[in-house]
Amino acid sequence: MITGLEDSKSVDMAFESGASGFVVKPVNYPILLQQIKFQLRASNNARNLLENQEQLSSAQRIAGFGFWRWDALSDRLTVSDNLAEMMGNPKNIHQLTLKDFFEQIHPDDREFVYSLVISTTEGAPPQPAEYRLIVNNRPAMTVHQEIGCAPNNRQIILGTVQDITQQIATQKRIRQLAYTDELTGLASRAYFYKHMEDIIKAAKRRDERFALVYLDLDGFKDVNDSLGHDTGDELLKKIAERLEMILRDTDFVARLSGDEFCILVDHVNDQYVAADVANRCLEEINKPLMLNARELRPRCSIGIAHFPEDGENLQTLLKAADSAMYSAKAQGRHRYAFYQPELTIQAEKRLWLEQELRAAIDRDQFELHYQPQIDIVRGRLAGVEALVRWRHPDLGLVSPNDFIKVAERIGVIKSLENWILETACYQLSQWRQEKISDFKMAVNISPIHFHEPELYNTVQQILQKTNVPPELLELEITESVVQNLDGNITMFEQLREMGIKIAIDDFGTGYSSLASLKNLPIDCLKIDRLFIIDMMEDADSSILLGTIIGAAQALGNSVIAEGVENREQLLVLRGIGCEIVQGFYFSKPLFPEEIPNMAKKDFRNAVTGNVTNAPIIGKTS
Ligand SMILES: Nc1nc2c(ncn2[C@@H]2O[C@H](COP(=O)(O)O[C@H]3[C@@H](O)[C@H](n4cnc5c(=O)[nH]c(N)nc54)O[C@@H]3COP(=O)(O)O)[C@@H](O)[C@H]2O)c(=O)[nH]1
Repeated sequence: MITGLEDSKSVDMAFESGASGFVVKPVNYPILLQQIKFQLRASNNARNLLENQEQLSSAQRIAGFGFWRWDALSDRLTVSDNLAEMMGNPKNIHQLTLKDFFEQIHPDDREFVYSLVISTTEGAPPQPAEYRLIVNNRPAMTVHQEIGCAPNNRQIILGTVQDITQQIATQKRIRQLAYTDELTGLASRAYFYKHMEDIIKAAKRRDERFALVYLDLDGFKDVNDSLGHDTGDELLKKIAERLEMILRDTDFVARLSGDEFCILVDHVNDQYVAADVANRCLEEINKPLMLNARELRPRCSIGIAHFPEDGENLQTLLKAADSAMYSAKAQGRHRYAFYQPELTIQAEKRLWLEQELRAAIDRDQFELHYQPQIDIVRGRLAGVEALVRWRHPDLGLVSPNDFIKVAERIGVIKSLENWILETACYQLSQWRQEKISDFKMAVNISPIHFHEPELYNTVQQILQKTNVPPELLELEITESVVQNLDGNITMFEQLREMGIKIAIDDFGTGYSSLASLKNLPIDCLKIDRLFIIDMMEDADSSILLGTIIGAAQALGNSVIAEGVENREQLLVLRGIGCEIVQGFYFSKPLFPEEIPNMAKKDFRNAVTGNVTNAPIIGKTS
């Protein structure tokens, strides 16, 4: 611009119109020339700078990249245009505080990102972070952030933020493709290996065991050859579905290749956990299946190895399970084998026993024996305890110690104990009809059964059916029931309301105190046999027992001493106030036909001296 005006107002106007300098008259042309060259260069630089900024801005937009600067002292946060755009261009973009920015971070991520920023102002080494930004209720955007301090000023924090949502999604997809078996949707071999490494590390750290169950279909090649590969694929998909149905949440199943599958069974305390999984696989897989209008009954062979005893790393463990699987095939297929053959024998024995026990009620193999409970004050039979026995054709008379726990585990305890309740009540009603005096019947109820709400109805129906007065039935439950009540005593209350008596069995073996029993609606404490043995060896025990008996009686409960085997025990018990005893001294558990004789006896002499009068009988167990 050339002008002859040189007053300050004109100079201002010239600058406002875009002038970037001025020369005064008379014009010094060499200097003017230099000034023009300088202006041209400055304007070129400015244009280049603008272009660079535009390029940088475009590059940032394309890369989903933005940056921010936070002045901790004034709490002013400035953001780049692109970050502003990523944040949905908030209205207050020119007066942002750190809090405004954090409001757009996913609530679950806020705390850790905040602590990273603050710790950087406090001199901690800057840490990168990945977190989610939520913008205008759209799906979260995942960003990667790098931060640092401004040179020589820890109170100014600079941060770059890059949108990595797409990258994360791609990684996830790649992982999914690599880690999922495309045909069956199960975990792939690659994922299985990775998972195994993790599980081995964790098991070593926690000193835990796990089992590797290696499963191979029998005759899969024949299916492929005769029905075609598509049908073979369908079969594999079906097997995968069945395996997934069988497993517990903590187990992990993968398809290793072709018709080979592997299951990791966690938290195994004994060999039976893996044997149960293997049995369920054999059963489920063998269910009929329609493929190509043909019915198949797939079969498989299974090898089982345990960490750490059969292998401490991935390779040795897989090798052990694989070799066990071949031994299952060699033994005739569609079965399982452990890497250690003796475990297979034990597991098969247990399975056999379980199957026999399941069938035992239908086969009418149980019988009840009755052990007398003697009132030593009045010298008469106070009651009998029904004790179950299993008369097995090959095993002989099996003790309840050997099958009650099994019955609980395989879920037949309720039907077994319902049978016991009914049989015992029928027996009592028969004795009552025969006018054998009124004594009570005690029946053991397992903790599992006691917690079932339908127990109440079952007992009520049985009493009605057998016409037994409720006060003559006593249910014996162990201390463990008391310890796992969690304050829920409804079953106790309902049964007591019906008129039934409740006894705490094996008292003294658990940790219930009299104080804890104080609030329980019970009628009787049965002192465990070990306490009675102890009592004779340790004077303090007998004092303690005397206190327990006194306190229990004061609370209105009767006390039965169990396992009384000799007269010395009997005398001490009588001395400390015990009124009812049960044990081999008076009688072993008897056949039902032996009880009427016991009901007729007078036991008063047993305590007062004439021991020969105390009938020590018992033909049974
Ligand atoms: N849930 C159920 N449990 C039951 C049932 N029937 C029995 N059982 C429980 O099995 C355990 C073993 O019972 P058993 O082999 O019948 O032994 C009982 C008695 O024979 C034995 N006993 C009795 N007197 C003496 C003795 O003087 N010495 C001695 N060494 N043993 C003796 O004690 C067993 C009775 O115990 P308890 O039930 O605690 O009163 C046993 O835990 C039974 O409870 C059932 O139907 N359901």
